[in-house]
Amino acid sequence: MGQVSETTEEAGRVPPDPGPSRGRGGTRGRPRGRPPGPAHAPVRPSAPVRPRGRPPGPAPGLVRPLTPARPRGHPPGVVRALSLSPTASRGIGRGRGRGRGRGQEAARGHGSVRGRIATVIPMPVPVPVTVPEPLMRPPKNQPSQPVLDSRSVPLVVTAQKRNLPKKSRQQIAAETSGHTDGSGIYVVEAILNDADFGGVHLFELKWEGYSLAETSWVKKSDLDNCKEHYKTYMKNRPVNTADLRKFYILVSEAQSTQPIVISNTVDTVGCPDNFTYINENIYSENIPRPCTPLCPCTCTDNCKKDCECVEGQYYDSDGALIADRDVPLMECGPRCACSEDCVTRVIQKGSNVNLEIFRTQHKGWGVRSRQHIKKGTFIAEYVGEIITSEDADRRGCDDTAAGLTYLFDLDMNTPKGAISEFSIDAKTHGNISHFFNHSCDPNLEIRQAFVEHRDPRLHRLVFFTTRDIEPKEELVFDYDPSNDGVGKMTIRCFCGAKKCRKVIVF
Ligand SMILES: C[S@@+](CC[C@H](N)C(=O)[O-])C[C@H]1O[C@@H](n2cnc3c(N)ncnc32)[C@H](O)[C@@H]1O
Repeated sequence: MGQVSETTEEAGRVPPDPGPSRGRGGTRGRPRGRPPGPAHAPVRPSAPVRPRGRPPGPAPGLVRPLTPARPRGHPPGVVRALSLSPTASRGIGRGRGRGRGRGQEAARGHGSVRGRIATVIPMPVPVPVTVPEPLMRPPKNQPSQPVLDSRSVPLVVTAQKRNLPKKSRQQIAAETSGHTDGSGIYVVEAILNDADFGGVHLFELKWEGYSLAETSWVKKSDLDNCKEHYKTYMKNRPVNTADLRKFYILVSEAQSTQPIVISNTVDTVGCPDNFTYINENIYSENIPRPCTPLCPCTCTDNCKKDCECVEGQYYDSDGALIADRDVPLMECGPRCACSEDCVTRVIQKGSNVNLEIFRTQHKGWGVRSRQHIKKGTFIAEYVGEIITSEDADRRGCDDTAAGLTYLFDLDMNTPKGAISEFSIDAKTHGNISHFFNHSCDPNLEIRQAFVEHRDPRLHRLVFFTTRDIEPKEELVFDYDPSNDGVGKMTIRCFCGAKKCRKVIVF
């Protein structure tokens, strides 16, 4: 039904250190190449040819941060808190009441420092890599100019041509050694690795004359003078095909309707750990069964008119959503007299849209369409574990602090300001909707629906397209539809919409 898609080659690649596994308990989304580890002070170079006083500098044009460190606030690559909220609701992660406070405070800390991600992140742990033949990098349109870092150590950007003769290299070494705080020439030898650090994609640089314990992680925008290295690296970039295949199997074995493709042409991240693909909600042990069973209809016209189960017409003859935004979608159930062709039965049949889980540049995994989709088409249900509000508080507290919550409150019928009784947690159990990203200009909307019962506290959450969708278009919804700015955690938004609000407030 589906397939694994990857476009990069394996030959000649630089094998990454497998690093720790990517379980959701704090490591999800962590770059597979190597564990970023805690922030470290720079490792002082000890080789005699090395400029003393500091580790290798950044790529030309970079200004080193005061305390070189990996991005602060989030463990690299974690997927941050998401307490999804329905259309007319309070918004992500809000109003959860007790138990939230501590996590939110912590999370706020995370959010606030996120914008100050250090450009250069020294990684003191050596990586077993094969370093290609060193290339000298000619900075384009950039004369040699000193770039001052926070310690006022001038770094001279080399204007040397590629493949410098040996003498020149020795000369450089001679010039750069023995200066404690004088100028030094820092040359990128190779790009070793790349990975997503909590939404920021970074590349690991090996500096000429410096060890593998002294690499730096920089943004793509800092590689402007490194185009040859970049091209070489991208051509040979490692792809963990086996891990992608594992991801594909995880999805396709459980997925019963749509064909799903998995692709990653961005980084080396593969199958999420500790994630089970499910098609239906799982009720936690302490969740009561719905208390208002559906009274089955006796319709013989497939519910075209006056069906007791429904309160209006929700779908057109093609099954496209036409009901107003605040209308709950009540479908006929298993005990109804109508047939499979009943006009109310849309969600329960599932979706057959051809979708792809793909790796985005800055948002981790996302979902895009592989076909044209018409406006009003049912795409997926948000499924996970149904848990109590108290459990959601507990999980939200822990997870929000770690930036890992996938909670969606079932509050579409809860009075404004009140807390819903139940939530859906899709962190470890979910379906394709687990991977839907946020956009300030969404093409999906979320509705409440009922099939087997009518218990307003346990409504189902279902996604429909709000406009026609082109092939390759990402499917996204608004995590904060009320956009009231109320929330405790903020992350930078990479939705790329013209009217992007720049931040996602949870
Ligand atoms: C429900 S998950 C979506 C799937 C996720 N991308 C993944 O890889 O599993 C929500 C997380 O995705 C990321 N994300 C989603 N939309 C984003 C956006 N517009 N900008 C930045 N990050 C986004 C954030 O890290 C957020 O916490």
